[in-house]
Amino acid sequence: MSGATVRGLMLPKPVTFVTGNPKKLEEVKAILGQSIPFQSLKLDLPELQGEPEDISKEKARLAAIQVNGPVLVEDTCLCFNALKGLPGLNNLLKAYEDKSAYAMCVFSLALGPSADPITFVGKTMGKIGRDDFWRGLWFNHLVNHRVSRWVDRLRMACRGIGDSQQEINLWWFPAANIPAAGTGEATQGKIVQARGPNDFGWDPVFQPDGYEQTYAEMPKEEKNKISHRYRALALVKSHFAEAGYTFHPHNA
Ligand SMILES: O=P(O)(O)OP(=O)(O)OP(=O)(O)OC[C@H]1O[C@@H](n2cnc3c(O)ncnc32)[C@H](O)[C@@H]1O
Ligand SMILES: [Mg+2]
Repeated sequence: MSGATVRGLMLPKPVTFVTGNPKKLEEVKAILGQSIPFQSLKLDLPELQGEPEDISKEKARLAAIQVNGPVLVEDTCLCFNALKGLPGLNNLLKAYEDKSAYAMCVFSLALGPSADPITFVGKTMGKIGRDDFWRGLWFNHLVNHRVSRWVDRLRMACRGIGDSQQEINLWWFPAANIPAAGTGEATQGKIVQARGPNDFGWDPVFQPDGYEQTYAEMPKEEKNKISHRYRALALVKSHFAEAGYTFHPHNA
């Protein structure tokens, strides 16, 4: 099958949602409810490179071959507008000023090993954290008064900060933006603090537009009504509704 959807196509078995991430699975279960019959499976798939949609399609193809049936795969990223989607050390400084970001979720559905995967993208706009004002003031105060001992400690604490998951979860504070100890140099240094339980990726630092809370601070049901994952799955659901797939009775 390629491109065009065959209405009422009978799928040999329930859809296999391939993921190794239990938090994702939890959300997908909550969002899909009973709407699409699926089971989940963790598969070892290669980490692919390229554009998000191409990666997702390729992942679906590989998974469908292994499962020999219909599969759904998902990839998620937190994309910084200042980075124009690209990570990179130079861009980290810009990202420090422009904290707008979006959470993006790409699902691909492959109906079988030789089917062309169909892709569904959901985005939720927002920003990285909220400037923690008093900490910012405090930091500027320290710098302006050349309290070098403390600035040194801060530099130590921030050394090597990059875009790795753990560091973003703790502080958004590029080391390059911290002036040398004791220079009294003006700084726009502000610290963005993670807020809410730290049990799912970057949820504590992503604050969706229109909310004062980060994903992590909101009740799960709230996140699941506005999230990138919810939006992508809404498209998956409409696709299933339009296509009217049926499932083989013996394997359902
Ligand atoms: O097996 P798969 O489904 O690929 O699971 P994964 O954990 O590798 O997931 P991704 O590559 O899609 O996600 C990259 C990172 O983003 C994190 N992440 C994914 N969805 C998230 C969400 O809704 N909120 C916060 N962090 C999320 C996740 O914890 C990963 O560390
Ligand atoms: Mg992955």
